[in-house]
Amino acid sequence: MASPAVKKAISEAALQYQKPEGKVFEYGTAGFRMKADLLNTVVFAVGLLAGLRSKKLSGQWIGVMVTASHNPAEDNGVKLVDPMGEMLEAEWEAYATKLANAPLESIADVYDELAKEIDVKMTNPARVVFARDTRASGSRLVGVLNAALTATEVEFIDFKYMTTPQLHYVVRCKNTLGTQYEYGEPSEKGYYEKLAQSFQKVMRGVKVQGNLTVDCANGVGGPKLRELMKFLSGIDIKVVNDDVINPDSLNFDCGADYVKTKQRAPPSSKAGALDRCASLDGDADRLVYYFQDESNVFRLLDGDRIATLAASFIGDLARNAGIAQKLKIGVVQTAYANGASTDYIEKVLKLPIICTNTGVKHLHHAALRFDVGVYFEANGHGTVTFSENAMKTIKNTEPQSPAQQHALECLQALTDLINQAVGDALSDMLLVEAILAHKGWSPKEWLGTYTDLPSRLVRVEVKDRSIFKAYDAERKLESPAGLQAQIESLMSRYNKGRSFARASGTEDAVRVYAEAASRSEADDLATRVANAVSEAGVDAQ
Ligand SMILES: CC(=O)N[C@H]1[C@@H](OP(=O)(O)O)O[C@H](CO)[C@@H](O)[C@@H]1O
Ligand SMILES: [Mg+2]
Repeated sequence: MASPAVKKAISEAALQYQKPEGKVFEYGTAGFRMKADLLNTVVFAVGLLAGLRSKKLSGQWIGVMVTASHNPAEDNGVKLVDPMGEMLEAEWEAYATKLANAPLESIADVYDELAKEIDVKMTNPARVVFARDTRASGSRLVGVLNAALTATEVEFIDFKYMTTPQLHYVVRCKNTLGTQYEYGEPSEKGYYEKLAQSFQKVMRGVKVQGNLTVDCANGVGGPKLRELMKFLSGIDIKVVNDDVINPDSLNFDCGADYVKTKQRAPPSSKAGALDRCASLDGDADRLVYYFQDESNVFRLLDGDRIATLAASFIGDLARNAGIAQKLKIGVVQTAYANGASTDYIEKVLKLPIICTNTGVKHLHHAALRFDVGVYFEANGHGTVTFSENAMKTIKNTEPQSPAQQHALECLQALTDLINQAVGDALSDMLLVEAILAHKGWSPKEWLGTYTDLPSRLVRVEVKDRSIFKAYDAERKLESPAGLQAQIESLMSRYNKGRSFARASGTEDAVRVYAEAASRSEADDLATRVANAVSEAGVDAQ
């Protein structure tokens, strides 16, 4: 039970805020996310829950990140980070939703009841670290968080501005400090040093060709990449779109989401033909690459491409290190992965694939079933996980030749270069640069590994998206009745046609994806399925 003093402090602190009328909050795929002026009471509730989560886990550090990633500048959001740097455990999402919707007058009681329901030992210590992206509303929201943590007597550290993956890194470091799983020094400097040192090791004997232009979405990734560059050597990075002074420039006409959804470079891009370019999103957990080919055609290298590149490289290294038999390497994708990438992984790389629901927590979870789990969403969010068996095998194998030793050392360094806690654009970028250097590839050779099927993503607004219920890793619909059969009949009319529809977890819409052998077929299929979805949405009323 919470002490009367704490309950009183919660009630008093809560009364400074006002709940937006008639708004129901839900902890979704990416935590809570909405217009920033609606978020005060939500952030307050998240602060209360962060303390409870830490107490429940005997005082382990819990993270709170204030960000709305690739959303427009006027939005903001908040999400919780679990002790090993993973997303919040699914069961707790419901508790977050409950607290966020509690009336302010009774929030202290709801907090107390929740503590009892979850069976939290209230005398345990509670520890929280938090950070925010560069949004103007961030400082106000961090003030609210501070008030909730202070009222509940939680020990906390404010890391100010950080990328989302940096906060995940710090959480994992804090909780593994002094154990055999020690992840690194829990500070921003520790993060840069770890990346820079491991990059140098992975790059032994090879050189990065040419330079890389990085579009930072005018978000927190800009200043953080500049900081990282002070620790790096052997790589020439041109930073663009790193304006964090003008608040409206965030994610505006730039960034990974813009490039992936519009399938074009930011209009401000001055890159020439075959120049290597990359874009981060607003909180630097997504990364896509691209270039203009000799005919000035835009070429995208998205999350599927990063996954195939990483899986092929790690597979080669494992073979060269003589440990391929001991490591189960696999790739995790969602239904949005281009069919050509799935084919390439199965037929050329000959690796197993798991397809999961959308949302990185699902992919991350599935990746842990492999010794080396490579997971990426097509939009560029992903990483590689290494099991305990993989870590031990890489560390303890006695090399029988210099080539084997080199492969083992490279693998060892990769386990440090890759942010295993969560998808991290800065870490993924160094990974891609290192692999291209090892393979001696320009983005053109990378693109040449397979040919993407033309695809189209359409957003359909319907009256009630909750009637669209998906199964089979969201590749099929069980309701509304008859719609799946309709989609399948449409698909069968196109060469290599594949299409599915699912309710978005972050927006009030249904997303339709279609791919086919040619651009016109993919577009046509997408339009027809979108129409069918739209009609089914109307019929159901
Ligand atoms: C097609 C697509 O890109 N969907 C995105 C989007 O989810 P939806 O549930 O589709 O709205 O936002 C998620 C959170 O950022 C991200 O994980 C996911 O990949
Ligand atoms: Mg993001």
